[in-house]
Amino acid sequence: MSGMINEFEMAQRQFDHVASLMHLDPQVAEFLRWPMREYHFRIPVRMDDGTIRTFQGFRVQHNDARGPNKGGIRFHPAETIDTVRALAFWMTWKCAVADLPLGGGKGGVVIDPATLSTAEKERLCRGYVDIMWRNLGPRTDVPAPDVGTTPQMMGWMMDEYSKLVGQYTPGVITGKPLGGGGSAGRTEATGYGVIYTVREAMKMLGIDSRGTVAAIQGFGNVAQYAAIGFVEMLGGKVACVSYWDREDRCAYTVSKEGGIDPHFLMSITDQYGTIDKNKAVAAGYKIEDGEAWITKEADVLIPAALSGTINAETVKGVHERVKIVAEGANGPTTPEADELFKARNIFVIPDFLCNAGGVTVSYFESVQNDMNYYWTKEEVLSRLDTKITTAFHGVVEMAQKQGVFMRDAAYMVAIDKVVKAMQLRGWI
Ligand SMILES: NC(=O)C1=CN([C@@H]2O[C@H](COP(=O)(O)OP(=O)(O)OC[C@H]3O[C@@H](n4cnc5c(N)ncnc54)[C@H](OP(=O)(O)O)[C@@H]3O)[C@@H](O)[C@H]2O)C=CC1
Ligand SMILES: O=C(O)CCC(=O)C(=O)O
Repeated sequence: MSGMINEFEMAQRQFDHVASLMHLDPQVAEFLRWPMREYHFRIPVRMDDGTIRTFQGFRVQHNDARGPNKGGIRFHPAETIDTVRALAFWMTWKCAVADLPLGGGKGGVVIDPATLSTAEKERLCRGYVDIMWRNLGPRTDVPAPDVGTTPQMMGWMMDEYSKLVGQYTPGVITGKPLGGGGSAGRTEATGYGVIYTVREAMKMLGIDSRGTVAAIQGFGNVAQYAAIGFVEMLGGKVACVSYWDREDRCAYTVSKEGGIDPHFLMSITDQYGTIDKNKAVAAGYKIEDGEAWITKEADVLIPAALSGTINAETVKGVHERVKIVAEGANGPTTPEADELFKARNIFVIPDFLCNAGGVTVSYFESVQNDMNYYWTKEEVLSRLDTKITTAFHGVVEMAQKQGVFMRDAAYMVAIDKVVKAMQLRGWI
């Protein structure tokens, strides 16, 4: 989705490198480097003006050895089958590293949701399910929100599925609205999960989090709660966030001397993540170009927008003060940029570990749906913290044992678990 890299090729390069370090059987590696199943389909939608528009949809099921496929559905104009393949692939490793009994899946529709009315969005969501429902289900494949999709959309999809199968089936989809089968804490889960991993990394590196500075790319769901968590849980300061401005069709970085106030910026951000820059300037914020975030004098960089944004070019601007990169987004760092982080001894918390908080609470949501009994937000977040902290230390242990970079160690932990499940099921 960066337009410059092919995310799936990048994901396969990461995997091939680790498969060779692990001396993974080449026949097993060949199976794992491709999705088990993928669906390409066209969704006809009646628009408000009476015309019919056809949308391209995808669902990729990468590997379900450990349990039902799990992963979000994106609505984005730059979606391609290769972004969806890469994201499904990373979901397999994400669920394994977090020790969730789930496999990896991802979906997408090539559309900018901001160009649709509410009724058109609802018809598109229902249309997606009308085509895919035979291949979805609580024990088959469980979607969730991702870039461009919302809890309300998950609610419509769950309703459509329930009508088609003839019974209320909340566990077919997660990230649903509260009161509509959703779990407390799902909105905060990914961003807070990012911060739990940063907290553990700081403890390990002997950094006192109070007074540290973060620079964040993006101001969508993940970035917003990562910013709140960095300030409220760690006592740090967020120097800036960046966002995509729909009107100007470019990204901007928004900063403030003394640190941004995430709650204030959220109050002037629309539902698609565009900050009202006039209101920001009036409140004393500075607006710079979209890449300025990466050059800020910060201890922690949190890319939380799209993939491929830390690449061979942009990585050159990373400030010498940076000690930790916490990948809130999926696939934000290209292999070339990874090499520079290794050379500079920057501690990278890899995406499928760092942002596993979302799918972890999604898993809790499906457990609650099955029980038809719901936990409090405190209970959900405390269970989330335990899961993410345990996963983080499992990866650190592997990195130390094997003498490898955190990303490679995370793959090793995850590949071991998936291969074991495939062996236990007699697939290999
Ligand atoms: N939500 C979740 O639970 C999880 C999300 N993730 C990943 O985290 C990342 C962010 O997801 P999420 O917060 O949910 O998505 P959102 O859609 O809520 O936010 C992403 C935001 O980034 C904006 N954006 C796009 N390009 C740029 C850019 N160059 N600079 C700054 N901002 C930009 C998008 O604008 P526009 O929409 O106009 O393109 C959008 O507003 C994605 O990689 C996603 O896959 C990972 C795990 C779970
Ligand atoms: O909540 C989920 O099931 C999946 C979230 C997701 O798509 C992701 O972690 O990238």
